[in-house]
Amino acid sequence: MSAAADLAPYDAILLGSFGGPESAEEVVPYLRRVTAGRNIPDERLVEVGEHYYARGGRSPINDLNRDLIVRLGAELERRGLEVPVLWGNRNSEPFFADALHEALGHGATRVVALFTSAYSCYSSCRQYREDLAAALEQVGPAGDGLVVDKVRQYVHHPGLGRAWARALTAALRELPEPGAARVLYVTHSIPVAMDDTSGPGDGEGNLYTDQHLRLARRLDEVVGAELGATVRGELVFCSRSGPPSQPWLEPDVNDRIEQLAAESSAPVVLAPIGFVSDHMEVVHDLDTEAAETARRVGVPFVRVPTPHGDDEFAPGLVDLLLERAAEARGEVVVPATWLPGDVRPSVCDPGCCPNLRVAKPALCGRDG
Ligand SMILES: CC1=C(CCC(=O)O)c2cc3nc(cc4[nH]c(cc5[nH]c(cc1n2)c(C)c5CCC(=O)O)c(CCC(=O)O)c4C)C(CCC(=O)O)=C3C
Ligand SMILES: [Fe+2]
Repeated sequence: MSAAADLAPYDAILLGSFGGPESAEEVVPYLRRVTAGRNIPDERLVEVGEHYYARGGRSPINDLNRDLIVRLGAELERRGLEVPVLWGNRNSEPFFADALHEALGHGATRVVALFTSAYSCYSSCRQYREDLAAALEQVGPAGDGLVVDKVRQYVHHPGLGRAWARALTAALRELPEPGAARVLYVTHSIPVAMDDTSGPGDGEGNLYTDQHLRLARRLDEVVGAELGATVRGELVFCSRSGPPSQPWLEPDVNDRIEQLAAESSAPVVLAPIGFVSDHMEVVHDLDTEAAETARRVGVPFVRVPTPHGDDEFAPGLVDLLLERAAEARGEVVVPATWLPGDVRPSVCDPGCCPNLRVAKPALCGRDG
């Protein structure tokens, strides 16, 4: 058997991401797509786009995805796997439909999708699956028979967990007193209602926060053991949006830094575990805003690098793709996991992480 057979039945990989603008002219059209269906006037979108305009309208996210494709390609080649890696975004070019057209151009019949978001909630999983369904619809008859599967949400994967452990250990080691630092694990805030309904749809909910808390506790343990110190980080949130009347997950990273500054002047160390790369939430909301908050209240501020640049991260994603392929072939798969238990299925449960606004068709799930 040739090594290339290991990704069978898949004949193309689709890296799916959020997307971002690359020029000032693209900002408002991009934000219109992100906020579609919510009737937000363009004047308001110009305000929302402020942090993009401050960088000439260019988000770092697309360049990071171009780089991730190079990293994935290199790892696939190293393993003798010859499968094209296509790229599609939810909110900017190339769109999911462009990637599906490209897949068809390669003669692909079965595509495996990998999203740049590792967690489970509507915004990080089902919304991608809905947009894939819409893209396949948009492709029309040419896409008849094209199957798109996805890998499981991979917060549990060792390639991600170990990258975080290495990065946090290294960041804490730089400090004169690693054990004294206050570790803040940061992720994207979401509406409380979205967290409450995240997960398999069995009424339990809160899978989004639960996944973060479990990764946080494991990192405390592993990094603490590595350093011979007690590490006990807390989970905080960034990038809240939406109306003030709607409750979102708290505490906000800036509020928490202010509170911690009132207790002591020990450094705060931010590990943005909710993100795989340094896109806008990281470079603006953390490196600019939260760093400014820390400076203002007089506490040293350290931001831990995201997994993107870690040499084990892209290879871990390739392991995940191989695992999905074995599953698709009907083999018995023992999922690689860094967090015992609760590995997410690669085919989503009916009603999981629901769209609380309108029900829409979604790919990669048991509910069609
Ligand atoms: C959970 C989650 C992730 C992580 C999972 C994943 O990675 O997908 C994520 C990622 C991202 N979010 C991003 C950008 C934006 N998110 C917005 C709005 C929202 N995000 C939400 C959640 C999430 N977002 C939610 C609940 C909203 C409210 C509106 C809605 O219900 O959708 C808005 C609208 C403006 C605003 O309301 O502020 C923008 C511009 C970018 C691109 C960054 C760049 O350009 O580098 C990325 C990677
Ligand atoms: Fe977002």
